[in-house]
Amino acid sequence: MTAVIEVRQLQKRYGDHEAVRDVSFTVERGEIFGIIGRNGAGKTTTVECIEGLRRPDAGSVTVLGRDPRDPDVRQRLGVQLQESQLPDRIRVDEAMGLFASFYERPAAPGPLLERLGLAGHGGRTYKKLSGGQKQRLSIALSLVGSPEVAVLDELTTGLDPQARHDTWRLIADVRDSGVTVLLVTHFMDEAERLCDRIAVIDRGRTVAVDTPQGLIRRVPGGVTVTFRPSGPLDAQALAGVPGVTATSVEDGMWTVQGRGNLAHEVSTALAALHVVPLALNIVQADLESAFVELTCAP
Ligand SMILES: Nc1ncnc2c1ncn2[C@@H]1O[C@H](COP(=O)(O)OP(=O)(O)OP(=O)(O)O)[C@@H](O)[C@H]1O
Repeated sequence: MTAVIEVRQLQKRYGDHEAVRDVSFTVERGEIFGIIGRNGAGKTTTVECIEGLRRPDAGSVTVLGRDPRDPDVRQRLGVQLQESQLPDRIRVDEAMGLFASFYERPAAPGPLLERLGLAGHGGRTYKKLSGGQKQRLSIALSLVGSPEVAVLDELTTGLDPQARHDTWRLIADVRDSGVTVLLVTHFMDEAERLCDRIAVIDRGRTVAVDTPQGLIRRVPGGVTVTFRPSGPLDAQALAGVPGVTATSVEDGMWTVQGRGNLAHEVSTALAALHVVPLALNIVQADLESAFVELTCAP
């Protein structure tokens, strides 16, 4: 795969405040790459450097191999506007036409609006759109220049569960159509479901870059396996099994905690001992637990 965005040891300060201290990650072509972090972690500042809106104090940022302020990059990068950035009275087709006029190779607005479920709404003013329609319009506007890379910020804020799921499907379709997506989100379920890889930013630093499952596997005790052995099992039987961090037994029910591919490792170890795990149950941590684990307490 080819790097579409490269951020290397990025630093950015506002006066005395170090908003970004050391952020590095590489976004590959064709992936949905998420940036997650607490409020004030430095996500927006990082993304603004990628969009060419801010100049790094130190470190480097390239988009499609070039400086983000290069006019060619601006033609190939789509950015989602925040809700408040469109005037109430602008009509959907006017907004699409206006944004299309900024680009050399704009997409045809009709099919794009149709793809985003806005067909037939071209004559509506922005103010009259529902929250979900506004959000979909902002996505349509980010795609109207036929970009190779789309930067989406707080994609599903304020949407109902159905609209959120529809939006996720839509973004996965956008990725599948060949657009690389950089997604900034506060929602762990969104990042876990949608992103191919994620950078976790904490207090201006990247603390991890991995797939959602890779981040989850880092949680110590992130997987809990419970079972009742079919036959006698020595209390130390699973102590040396890879990934196991703790075991306990209560009323004949075993609880094994650990990380990684724990269920497989435990099953293999039990099979070697000719023990069958009855009433087997596996509970896995989610991205939220991984996030809490990876980021410091305030
Ligand atoms: N223009 C600015 N002037 C001064 N400080 C700023 C400015 N923009 C952001 N900051 C500060 O820099 C830090 C990082 O802000 P940033 O907006 O990049 O974080 P964020 O992770 O996007 O936060 P949020 O999730 O709340 O949007 C915060 O402490 C913020 O208050």
